[in-house]
Amino acid sequence: MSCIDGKTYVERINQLNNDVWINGAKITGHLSEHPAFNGVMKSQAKLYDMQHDPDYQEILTYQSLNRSYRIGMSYLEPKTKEDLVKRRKAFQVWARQSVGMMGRSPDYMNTVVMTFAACAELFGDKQCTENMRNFYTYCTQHDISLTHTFIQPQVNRSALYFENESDAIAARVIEENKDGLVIHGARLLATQGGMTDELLVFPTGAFHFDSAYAYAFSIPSNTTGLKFSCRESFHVDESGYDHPLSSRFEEVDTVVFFDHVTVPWDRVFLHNNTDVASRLYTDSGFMPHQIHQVTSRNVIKTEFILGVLQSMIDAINIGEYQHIQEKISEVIVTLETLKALLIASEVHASLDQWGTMTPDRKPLFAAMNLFPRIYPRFIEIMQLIGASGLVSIPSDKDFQSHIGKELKHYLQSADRDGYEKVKLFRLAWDLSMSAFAGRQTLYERFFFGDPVRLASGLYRDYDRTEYVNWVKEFLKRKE
Ligand SMILES: Cc1cc2nc3c(=O)[nH]c(=O)nc-3n(C[C@H](O)[C@H](O)[C@H](O)COP(=O)(O)OP(=O)(O)OC[C@H]3O[C@@H](n4cnc5c(N)ncnc54)[C@H](O)[C@@H]3O)c2cc1C
Repeated sequence: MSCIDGKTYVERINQLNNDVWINGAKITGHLSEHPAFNGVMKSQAKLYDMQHDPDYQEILTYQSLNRSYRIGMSYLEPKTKEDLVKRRKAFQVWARQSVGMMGRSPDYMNTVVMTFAACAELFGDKQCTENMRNFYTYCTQHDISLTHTFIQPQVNRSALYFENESDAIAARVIEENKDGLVIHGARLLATQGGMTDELLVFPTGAFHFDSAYAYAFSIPSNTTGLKFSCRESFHVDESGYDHPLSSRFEEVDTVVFFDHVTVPWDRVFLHNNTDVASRLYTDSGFMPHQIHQVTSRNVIKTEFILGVLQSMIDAINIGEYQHIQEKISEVIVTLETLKALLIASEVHASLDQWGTMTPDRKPLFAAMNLFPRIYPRFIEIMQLIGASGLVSIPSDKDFQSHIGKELKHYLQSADRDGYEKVKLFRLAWDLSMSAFAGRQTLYERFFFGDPVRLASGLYRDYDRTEYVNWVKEFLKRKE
């Protein structure tokens, strides 16, 4: 048992034979060979391979306590600030491999499991606490890949809406028996659904009112009754020239159906406890540790976007124009802000009530409120800089055809021939215009929650007492 390589990951997923549906049919045969999954599964496999690469092994993994096997660094429960730095470096090595495009590289979910295991006592019940800890050990020992679903179907978001119990839509506990909890209904939105070993389910939403929704568990992705319904895939083909990003990093999003799914008791982390469910995200290190991982990736993604933008500017030689310089300075300011917030969160980290070294929430919450707003602006800047270049993008096949010579000549830019110019602008198109690009923008806007409610969270939690008192003192000043 040790951290896995890519081959083990792919074989394990293929053997699970998960119930995955796309374009009106169930996927039969190996998932890794299906066009919707093969590109991203290769990329995920590459990440696992890097754990065994001598150049990266020390950054990406650490020794188990008894030194008998190595564990992925994102499973490390940080006890010191140095541990946080180690975690950030590992996040960024993986993020660099996917140029920041894989929001669900395994470190995202490994971090979730690590944080909830670190505060396992929060789950209240002794058995649940033990289950959470055992699950963490299982994940670290087998390097388990996970997806998750934390939200309920988008039926009716009115604060006054309550679902009709007799006709479940949002997955709820419908029975407790000697084998475990029986879950029926649907949940959103498992990115990478079907291509991971396990599905982790945690509560949000209606649990405040109804204990049937106050559950948390993890089950193998091939559990009987569990289905993943994929959206249309944005993976068009495998050409790295035509679709440099979607051919590699298209992480399908899935709706998850639970058809009388039994969750065995030893996999139940929470049930029938609305009090704990409502405190899970505030009293645990979930938010700061997740945002630490996410911001580490966002720094890399921003660096890549800046690199693409500057390459476009150099290609068509527009760097002399002031508005271009201003646009690039916007990206630079964001990049440096994100980096500074990330480092500040580590410098001001402290041990939380569970003894885990936890990055400072304040700079991370600022980063989490900034990025969903600024990312669409990056995409707008790319369109404003690229202009017609983003649609003058014949395919590789066109270049290999009898008009290839003309294309190479007529589509040349100030610094490169037509083939190389189009290669760069196809990358920019896949970042800013393609279906993959549109989904990336939606992802950055929403994946960590509704930005409106994230901002409300910041308003609620950010302590301003000191500043208000200062103003009071000032108003009392006589001179
Ligand atoms: C590409 C993508 C990938 C994702 N991957 C995952 C995943 O892997 N796992 C997972 O669990 N989730 C995932 N999500 C879901 C993500 O967490 C949600 O999109 C996010 O929490 C917002 O919820 P919602 O989509 O249901 O939006 P809704 O809550 O339905 O919001 C729709 C609109 O209504 C407004 N609104 C609704 N309720 C309120 C309210 N109470 N107050 C104010 N305004 C309100 C919102 O501001 C928004 O404008 C993903 C989302 C996307 C887009």
